[in-house]
Amino acid sequence: MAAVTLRRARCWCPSLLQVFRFPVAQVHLGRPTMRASQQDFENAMNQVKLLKQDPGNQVKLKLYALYKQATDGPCNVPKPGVFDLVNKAKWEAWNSLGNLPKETARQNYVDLVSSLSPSSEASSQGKRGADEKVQESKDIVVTSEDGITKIMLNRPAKKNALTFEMYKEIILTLKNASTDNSAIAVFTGAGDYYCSGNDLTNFTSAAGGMEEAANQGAVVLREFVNSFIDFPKPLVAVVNGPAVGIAVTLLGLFDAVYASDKATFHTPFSHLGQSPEACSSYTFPKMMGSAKATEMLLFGKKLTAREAWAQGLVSEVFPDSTFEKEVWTRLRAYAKLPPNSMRISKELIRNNEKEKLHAVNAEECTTLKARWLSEECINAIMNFVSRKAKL
Ligand SMILES: CCCCCCCCCCC/C=C/C(=O)SCCNC(=O)CCNC(=O)[C@H](O)C(C)(C)COP(=O)(O)OP(=O)(O)OC[C@H]1O[C@@H](n2cnc3c(N)ncnc32)[C@H](O)[C@@H]1OP(=O)(O)O
Repeated sequence: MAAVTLRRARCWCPSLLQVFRFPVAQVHLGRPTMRASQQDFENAMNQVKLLKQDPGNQVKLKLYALYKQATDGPCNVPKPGVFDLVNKAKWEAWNSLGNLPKETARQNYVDLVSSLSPSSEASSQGKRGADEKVQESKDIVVTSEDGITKIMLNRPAKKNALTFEMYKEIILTLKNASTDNSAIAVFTGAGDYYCSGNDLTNFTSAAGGMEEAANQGAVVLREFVNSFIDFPKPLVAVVNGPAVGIAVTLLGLFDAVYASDKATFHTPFSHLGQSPEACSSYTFPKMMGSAKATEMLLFGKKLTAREAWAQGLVSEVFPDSTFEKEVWTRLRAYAKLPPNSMRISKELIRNNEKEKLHAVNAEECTTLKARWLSEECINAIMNFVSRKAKL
């Protein structure tokens, strides 16, 4: 796959764009704040020439597409031949804008260029390190480097337990990662835990009481799990330590799971008066057989990393001493593979199950909503929350 190169020309007007690489990214453009004038548009074109840093292939394609849409309107030329990579990429970028009005395309062009200018760059991202922060909240840190979008659960003091906000942030993060210019996405945890599952205080701290919390929880959980079912790129879990509850069940929706040998896998749903989620009531029996799945999902048997590997939940186990180095070296190599092929191959695999997985997810969320209001669950959560008070 040839690389995209932009001729170092005086003017980056689209006709000089030499575009060689896929995929065409949909750079997320904010809603136009106002109508850009023709003068603004021309100023933006000149501003592009002054950019010190190459904005990257995807942005260059987007600039080309918006320029053509703003000047010529919707794509009005025949699609180039399959081997004419340069013009085919440019055609696809332009054609992907559909009937976007000229004025909107002009405004988007101006917005995009202004977001690239040194002043906005300085203000919005500060010094761009190699490990570029793409989105950062307190508890989820998303970085993008070497074609990998890394999503790190960053709440080590609470064993990376998932708050209500974190569920919503992860939904957004996966949405963004599905169209960014990374080739793969990776989940991992900060600190000694991968993730201790749902934050059990989510329910006790909910403002509207348990009933409202259960309703909200079921809606968020269903959307959360669907975002994993529908994620179009290779999704990899780097399980750096113990995983509990939904952190374990979600692994059935990942494309690869690499575990440190100090990781453990625990799904104490019955202990908590709850029931399986993240499609595990379907993926676990399918993956490991119903007997092994029952031991985990009903009886809460905690697995070592090796046991999880033997049962098909983990792709490979690494010595903890070399885990991070070995896994990230491998992932950087994988991220260099042709992204479209990986995406299309994953689509072929996932499409066989997608409808079933959505149905299972819906059923599990309905069941869980009732479980959360059960005496068994409420007692279990209260026991957890008050356990240290009893010490
Ligand atoms: C409005 C409603 C919103 C709902 C949102 C959607 C709902 C989706 C629900 C999807 C269904 C998911 C189910 C699950 O994930 S079930 C599994 C839940 N997790 C657990 O049961 C684990 C509970 N934690 C523990 O058992 C232990 O903490 C653990 C074994 C993980 C570690 O023990 P250790 O002794 O090593 O450390 P501590 O217990 O002292 O933990 C350190 C501090 O972290 C807090 N902690 C850890 N895990 C959780 C957790 N899951 N929820 C809340 N808090 C957690 C722990 O309390 C300590 O805090 P303090 O230092 O403040 O005491």
